[in-house]
Amino acid sequence: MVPLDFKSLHTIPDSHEWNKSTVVDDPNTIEPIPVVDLNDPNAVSLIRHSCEKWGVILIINHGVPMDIVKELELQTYELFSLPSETKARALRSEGSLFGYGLHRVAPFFPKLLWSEGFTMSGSPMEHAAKLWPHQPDQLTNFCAVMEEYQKEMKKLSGKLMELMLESLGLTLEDVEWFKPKNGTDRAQSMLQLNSYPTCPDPDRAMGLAPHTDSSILTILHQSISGGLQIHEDGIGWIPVHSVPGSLVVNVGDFLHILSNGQYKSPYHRAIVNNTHHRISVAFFYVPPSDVKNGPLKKLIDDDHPPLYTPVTWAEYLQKKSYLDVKPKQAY
Ligand SMILES: C=C1C[C@]23C[C@H]1CC[C@H]2[C@@]12CCC[C@@](C)(C(=O)O1)[C@H]2[C@@H]3C(=O)O
Ligand SMILES: O=C(O)CCC(=O)C(=O)O
Ligand SMILES: [Fe+2]
Repeated sequence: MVPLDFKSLHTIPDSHEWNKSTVVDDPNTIEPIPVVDLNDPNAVSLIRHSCEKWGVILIINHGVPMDIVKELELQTYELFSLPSETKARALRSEGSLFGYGLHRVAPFFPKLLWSEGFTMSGSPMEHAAKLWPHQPDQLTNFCAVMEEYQKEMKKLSGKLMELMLESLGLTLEDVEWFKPKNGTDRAQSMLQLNSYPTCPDPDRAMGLAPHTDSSILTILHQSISGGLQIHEDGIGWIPVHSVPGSLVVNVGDFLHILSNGQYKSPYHRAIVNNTHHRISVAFFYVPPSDVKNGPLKKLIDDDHPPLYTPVTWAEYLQKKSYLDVKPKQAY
């Protein structure tokens, strides 16, 4: 299924109309999400506190050059500003994770989403070539920027993984598949470009439906702050406002599993607005497809029995129902 040509719509079609009460929420307590300076010696304890409480941190001094982030934003807008027929040429084929299209969560919900996405892992050339068949410079630029940003994200996710493990009292050595084989760790990664076009009636549309990420951790850049929300029991939907230059980092289902439930994999969603076309870019740091991951051994003892049976990423993704609110045992 192809995403709608949102630009041509002045009202919300029935297919995309969510209940206002489902979309709008007025939380009465809002505690700001902690900002962690990665150069601060207290970073580790702040990370631990926030990952237990929210499953989300904002990071600054992350070492990613801002001009690369700006380029990433420009190229993402270039892609989503293309005519619908052009984007449809790069449609994700069935069974594949990569290319242009609806979000993977979409089929789990009765109503469609006010968004479109483009997923890649490494070079996006295969699908991008279908978007710009006659503009070699644009094609080269797009691919170069996407690859450069992913290189930065890989560096940063290694650093974050180390800090996250340290905050659990562990090291990279405690993750069996992390040990460098042939000079690299065996983690996988995916880059997801998200587009949320301006919406004529934002209270009745959903940008990205509530979900948890199937990653170890996710690093998110948002073009405009406001849109991302996390759900807290007893409070409701809480906006995650980023500060200029910061990136949002959230715990994914696999860090929740590795930490034996100690770190929260936050249930989150993105809402839309009627003034700006918002984009976001999520980098998913993912375990190898074929290695079973369960709670890390050092976190298990008589008082802390394992809450999860080891599962591979491929098995997990296949069984995951995005309607299960908490990351659950898939079977
Ligand atoms: C590496 C991943 C993570 C995926 C599946 C696969 C490729 C695309 C990812 C997303 C990206 C957008 C949100 C999400 C919920 C979706 O709809 O597709 C993600 C999903 C997940 O985190 O489960
Ligand atoms: O756009 C956002 O703020 C959220 C994106 C997201 O949750 C995702 O890509 O998994
Ligand atoms: Fe997400």
